[in-house]
Amino acid sequence: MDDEAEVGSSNLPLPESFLDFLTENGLDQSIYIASNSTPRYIRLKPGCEAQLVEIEAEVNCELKQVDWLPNFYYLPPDVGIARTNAYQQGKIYGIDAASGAAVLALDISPGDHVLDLCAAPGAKLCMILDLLGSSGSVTGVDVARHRLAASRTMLQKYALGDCCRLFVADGTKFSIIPSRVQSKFKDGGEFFLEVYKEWTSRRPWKERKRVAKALENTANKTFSQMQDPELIYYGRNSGVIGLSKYDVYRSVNDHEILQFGYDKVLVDAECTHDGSIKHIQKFKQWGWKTLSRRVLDAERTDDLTVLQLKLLTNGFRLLKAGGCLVYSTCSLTVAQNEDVVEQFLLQHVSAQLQEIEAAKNWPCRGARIPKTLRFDPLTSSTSGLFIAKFTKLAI
Ligand SMILES: C[S@@+](CC[C@H](N)C(=O)[O-])C[C@H]1O[C@@H](n2cnc3c(N)ncnc32)[C@H](O)[C@@H]1O
Repeated sequence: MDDEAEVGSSNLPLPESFLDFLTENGLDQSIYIASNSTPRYIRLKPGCEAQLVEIEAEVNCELKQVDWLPNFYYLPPDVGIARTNAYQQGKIYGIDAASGAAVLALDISPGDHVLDLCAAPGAKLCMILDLLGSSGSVTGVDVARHRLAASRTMLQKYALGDCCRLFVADGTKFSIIPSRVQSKFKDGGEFFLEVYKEWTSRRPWKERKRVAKALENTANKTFSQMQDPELIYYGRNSGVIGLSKYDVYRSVNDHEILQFGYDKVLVDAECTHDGSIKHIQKFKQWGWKTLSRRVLDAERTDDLTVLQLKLLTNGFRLLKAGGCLVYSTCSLTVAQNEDVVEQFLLQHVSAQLQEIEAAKNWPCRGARIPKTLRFDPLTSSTSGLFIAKFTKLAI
């Protein structure tokens, strides 16, 4: 039973509270008119090109190439992919084209050390890893353990985990740099000398037990602080194996980060998801009041903008000089996008907005701040997404 009247066309039933939210945020609801005809997008796993015809036969329709985004194809919106062999065998990913654009904006090069600060469930993480190939590393962070565990499952399904490590951690405080730097300080006692061996699915449980025991035996505060982010996965070439915990967790100062920080950082921040009608419509099954309470509530959205600014600030802190950071949200409100970017720029003289080179032929609009971009269903035939790209100056 539903708890709130739906308004709008019968093709796009939305609750009044959502339409009020759009009005309060100055968003024109006409951008959603095209939502029902927005195609479904898939990304083909690199190397599976020869199987395109087979995949088309399975989904029973033509896969049309997205001409502005390599490896992306689109299908009619009502075609499901979850039950296909192609999906289950890891030959295709379900990911919106606008999300693909956010990753492409990072301009990943082989050898890059990349931080994905809000990584779960992992669609962008997988794309970063596919673009990176076999060198460099990707560090995925998310505060929600169950969601990050789903990302780990994705890495395994798509055989992408080799260069990746995953930490359950608060992205506003996360402080671990890429494992390219070996520590000079190895004299921290038994705990510090123990090194990571090859990851197995049983390891986290064993480690937790060992850590609990160690905590019982020590009142060492630094140790307990260092345990804060939980490493729930690391691949063979993620740089973790052979390092001590002290090496992986050691804290560095901002000066060191300028040299040894990440080459690329993605902050795909938690948001109200109002750019994705598919996401909003999921709330129909739980009752529209749940949407008002959990997503649109004004107090919650105020908290969200604070969180977004903190995530952007910490992501930028972990970037090396000359590196670049992409901030994206699937909200279209100015408060969660341009306002956050403006506040951030006011507080960080070393941050400079960058033109997104790859975007010249993207079907998106410029946003209020020059060089930032907006995708929406009407303009782009994609889900809504805001993208801003920054570089860090060495000052
Ligand atoms: C928009 S989703 C990210 C989607 C993801 N990038 C992808 O492509 O699949 C936002 C994520 O931010 C995470 N999150 C929320 N607060 C966080 C925090 N303080 N630190 C790290 N992650 C956070 C949520 O758990 C959620 O998984």
